[in-house]
Amino acid sequence: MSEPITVVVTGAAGQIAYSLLYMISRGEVFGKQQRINLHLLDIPPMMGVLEGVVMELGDCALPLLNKVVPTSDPAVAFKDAAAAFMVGAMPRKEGMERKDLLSANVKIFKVQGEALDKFARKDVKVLVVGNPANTNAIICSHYAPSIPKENFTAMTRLDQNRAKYQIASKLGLPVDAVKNVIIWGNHSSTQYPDAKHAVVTVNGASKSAWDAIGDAAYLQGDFISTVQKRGAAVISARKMSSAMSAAKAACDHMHDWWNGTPAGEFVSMGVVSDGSYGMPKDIVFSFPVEIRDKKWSIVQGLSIDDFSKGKLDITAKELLEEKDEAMAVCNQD
Ligand SMILES: NC(=O)c1ccc[n+]([C@@H]2O[C@H](COP(=O)([O-])OP(=O)(O)OC[C@H]3O[C@@H](n4cnc5c(N)ncnc54)[C@H](O)[C@@H]3O)[C@@H](O)[C@H]2O)c1
Ligand SMILES: O=C(O)C[C@H](O)C(=O)O
Repeated sequence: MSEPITVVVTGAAGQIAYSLLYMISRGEVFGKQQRINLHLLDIPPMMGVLEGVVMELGDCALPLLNKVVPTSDPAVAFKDAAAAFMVGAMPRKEGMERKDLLSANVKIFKVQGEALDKFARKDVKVLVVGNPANTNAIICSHYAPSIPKENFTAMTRLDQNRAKYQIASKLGLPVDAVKNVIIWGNHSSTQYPDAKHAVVTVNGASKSAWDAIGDAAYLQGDFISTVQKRGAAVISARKMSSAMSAAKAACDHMHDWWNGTPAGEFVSMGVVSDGSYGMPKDIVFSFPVEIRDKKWSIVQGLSIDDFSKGKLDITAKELLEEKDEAMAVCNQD
């Protein structure tokens, strides 16, 4: 067993955290040999609920859980953090777009960015889940200037998992037969789920998912809109936003960041853009990335046709607008 690491989960009394905390504490993210000090942040009115969550974590009798610290103080929560799951934020309700949450949520990420800057390890890995996730992540990074920009990411893994599932079910394959589906851009309804570079394994042989499906109209139509609107579809059915699948995706994202991606495979993460694929710099844009030694790099050289370029430009434009609006909100104080 190695020395315990400090892992922060914000929004710890909420519904995503309720699934996420168990998965992290079981060793599904940082490994079965890694002990964890779990720091749980929520707001003061939720401390009673959080107490119940702490009781349940204890009652799970999880050997990797070294210590659990419930708190409403960001200074306590982010102290020595090696990894932070930034979930705490308001979820949208039916009929809203995720960016409608911007003015309510973005200030949370300003305050928590400042706290990360002061109290976390400089190599802390930050995963922003709370919406609008990409824009919250750029704000969080902006207010934590002593931590490298590369350490701030936003979650589009749920969209990737949704896309993978759509392709697998279209072909009647298990989900692990599908790889390299890409989510470009914003975790919003302008995101571009791209199957052009996806690969499927059928009867032991690898082939292009595009050829295996053989239906360009579907892949450029219903496939894209189903993934773009899946969050809204879950809200409409459940009257609450996705939680179990969001927690699983957060674990997948951090697991791959911590442990690396297999050779020949890439995953999608919202990362601070360096201008790759002609996208604007300094927005958090979802790109295909490969990960080695806990460092991601954007996969280069994928072909982008006119259809894809049009989709990338739409989602980039939305991210630029969101960033401007978020900076204006943060500058109000
Ligand atoms: N990126 C994604 O793919 C994805 C997927 C699902 C949900 N989400 C987003 O994740 C967020 C959380 O969703 P949920 O269903 O768990 O919501 P929830 O309302 O069940 O829980 C949110 C928790 O955050 C807490 N919180 C609010 N302000 C806080 C602050 N300043 N510091 C710490 N905690 C704070 C709340 O008290 C609450 O306990 C929402 O913004 C939702 O839209 C993102
Ligand atoms: O759609 C939402 O508002 C929640 C979440 O971002 C999702 O994709 O399910």
